[in-house]
Amino acid sequence: MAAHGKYGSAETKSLSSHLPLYKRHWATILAQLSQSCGFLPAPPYLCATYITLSSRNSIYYRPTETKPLSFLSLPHMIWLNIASLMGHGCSKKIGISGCWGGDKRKISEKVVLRVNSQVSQNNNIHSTGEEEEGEEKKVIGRNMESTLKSLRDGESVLDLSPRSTVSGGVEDVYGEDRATEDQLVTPWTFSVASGYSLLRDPQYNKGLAFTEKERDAHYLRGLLPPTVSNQSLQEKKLMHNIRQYQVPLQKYVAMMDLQERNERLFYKLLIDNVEELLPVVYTPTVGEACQKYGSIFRRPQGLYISLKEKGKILEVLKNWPERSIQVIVVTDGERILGLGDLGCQGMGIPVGKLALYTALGGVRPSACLPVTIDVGTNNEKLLNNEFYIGLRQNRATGQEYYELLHEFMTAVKQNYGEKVLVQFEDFANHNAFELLAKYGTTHLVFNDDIQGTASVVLAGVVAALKLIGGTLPEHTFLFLGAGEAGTGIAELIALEMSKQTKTPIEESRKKIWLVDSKGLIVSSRKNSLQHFKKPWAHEHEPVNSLLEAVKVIKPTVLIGSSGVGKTFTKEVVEAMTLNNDKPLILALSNPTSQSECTAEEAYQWSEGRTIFASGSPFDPVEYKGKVYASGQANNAYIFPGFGLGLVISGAIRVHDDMLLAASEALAKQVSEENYKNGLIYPPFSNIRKISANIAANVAAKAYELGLATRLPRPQNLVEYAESCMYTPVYRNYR
Ligand SMILES: NC(=O)C1=CN([C@@H]2O[C@H](COP(=O)(O)OP(=O)(O)OC[C@H]3O[C@@H](n4cnc5c(N)ncnc54)[C@H](OP(=O)(O)O)[C@@H]3O)[C@@H](O)[C@H]2O)C=CC1
Ligand SMILES: CC(=O)C(=O)O
Repeated sequence: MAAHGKYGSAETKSLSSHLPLYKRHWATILAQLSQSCGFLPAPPYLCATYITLSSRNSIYYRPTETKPLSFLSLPHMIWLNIASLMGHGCSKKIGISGCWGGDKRKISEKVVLRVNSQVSQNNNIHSTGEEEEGEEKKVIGRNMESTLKSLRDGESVLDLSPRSTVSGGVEDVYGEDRATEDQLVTPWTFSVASGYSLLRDPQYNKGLAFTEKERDAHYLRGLLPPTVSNQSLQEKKLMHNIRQYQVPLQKYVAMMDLQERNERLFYKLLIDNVEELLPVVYTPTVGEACQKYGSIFRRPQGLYISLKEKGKILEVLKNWPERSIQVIVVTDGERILGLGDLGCQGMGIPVGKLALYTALGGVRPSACLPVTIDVGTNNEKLLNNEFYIGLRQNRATGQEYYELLHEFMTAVKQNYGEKVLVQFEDFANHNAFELLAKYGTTHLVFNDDIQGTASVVLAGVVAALKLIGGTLPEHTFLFLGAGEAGTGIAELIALEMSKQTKTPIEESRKKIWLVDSKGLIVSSRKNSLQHFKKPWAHEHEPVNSLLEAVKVIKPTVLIGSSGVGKTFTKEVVEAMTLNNDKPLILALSNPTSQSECTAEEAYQWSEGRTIFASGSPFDPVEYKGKVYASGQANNAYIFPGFGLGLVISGAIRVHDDMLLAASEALAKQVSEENYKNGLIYPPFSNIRKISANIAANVAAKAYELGLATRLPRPQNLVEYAESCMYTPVYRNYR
């Protein structure tokens, strides 16, 4: 690049010493550009980009083709150019064009920046009234101009005749007055000289917590009432407000509004009040939110990729404002919790899961991308609902479906590289297993419903052994539900058993039985079974009901993964209690309405003898004067730490042993005190520590398997994981 030879570190240093003069301009502009234009990479890659001026006052961004300009950072370059613009009276509006790689994405018609109007109106840097500063600016302006000449192809801004600022008229009420009713409107217009947009930027907004200094530095005077608050006080107020809502969906909407308004405060609330707010942003409330997504829809969250975007998915990914993505959670909305096909409205799930990635696992929010693939829905109710937000057609299947998914997976790798984690979420099982198998060898993919659930349940079962006795291979398992969750868990338990007993996995599988909607899975059904059920088709007489299966199989552990509520009846729980001193019963189905039984039912029907955990939380239950607090057997314990482990080790593939490593780390976090209370999972209030431990164990496994690319391996992986975690405390602004 031409710039290499021209910009020495000495000059950069001398320029940076002047930064305070212009910091308001470049800092604001930089922040806005990097968030809004989408083609600027986030730090630390900023140094790989430079900007220059065209003869039409456009700023061009060009990524360096081969290596970064290590000695010249983008803030300097932006500052140089802005300084130059201001110093030489360019027009108050600057169109921006951008190109990224070979992909020319001209948006000069769309993005308009208004540079500090006071300075540009004067068209003369000396007339700011600050003689000393003005003098410095002049010098800088000249330095800049000489260096810019080598960067641009055409005319200098110095050669342009200064345009006076036009005020009033159609231009100033652009997109608002009647005269412009039929004109196209540019939704992105930033007033750089005002902090108004900063207040509306969730990533940087602090609301009343902006300090006096920040209010001055960022043009916020008058835009906020005089009081200066702090994050703790804001948190107190918001928690108070949220607690006023009686209806969970109102709390959900309030939290989503907060996320859209002030991201750090949202995460502060979620982290500090995790046990109270998890049921709001996650199961069970997120289920209702998805069902009503069209009606409560305010601002779009995440990226929607529908059949309409076929052939353009790479472009769609480029519309997302962040470039440095580490985790994508993607759904096609076909199996949302136990609620079935919610089509495009399933978006609540990737959004919710990624909020947990940040709050529970410490992956920074800007590195998270929620995606919904909309291939239609077979949910007639939604198709006939006027507020439905998705494609109004039945689901595309077969080749059409797989081609869209393939284009997505290819574009993801092309755009974000090898190490971006794609978490499949709430796909129906007829696609989920196939997608995992297909992309497991070419991408860093993880299916939370199959693998995350398996890992969390194995951890719970291993921890429960302290309470129910015996070793893992000594137990007999019965599942109600033989889909993603059921067969995923069964397979990981069998894997762990066979590692412990050093016997083939086929042997271990014999201790595990599954019931689906047609009854016990037995060998006589083998020919008609889906492929993922076949390994579980053991020799046995057909058994039609769960109750009968409990009676004949005599399981010590009963696991519900059917998505159908109320299926662990009184008779079923009593039969479990008859066979076992302490039965382990896990009702995994979500949301609460689909839970196989409630905590109260489990304790009452087992006369307080069951060790119970459920997918969605239940309040503690009092039975015969004793309080029973049940745990939450939910993959939320696993995926945030698991993903963090992959990210910090730079893993390129997921391996089953990493799931076992995550399980082991989680089980180890259950304390004696937890056991005393009958708990088989640690409380969520410790989740960040738990996630750091899971991440460390997963990363260690990735290094051991040769799947980690981040070298050298950190000595202390727990400390390293903790040091990498996002914190929501406000930062001080220059
Ligand atoms: N707690 C947690 O962390 C997690 C919980 N889940 C929950 O588990 C549930 C199932 O999810 P998933 O496995 O992905 O779903 P799938 O659709 O893949 O599997 C559901 C299974 O349940 C069976 N089933 C349905 N109705 C009945 C019935 N009346 N009696 C017996 N079996 C029945 C189905 O049978 P058939 O094959 O014959 O149709 C199928 O085998 C959901 O509610 C989900 O929310 C899922 C993941 C994680
Ligand atoms: C928790 C979860 O992933 C589910 O219910 O689908």
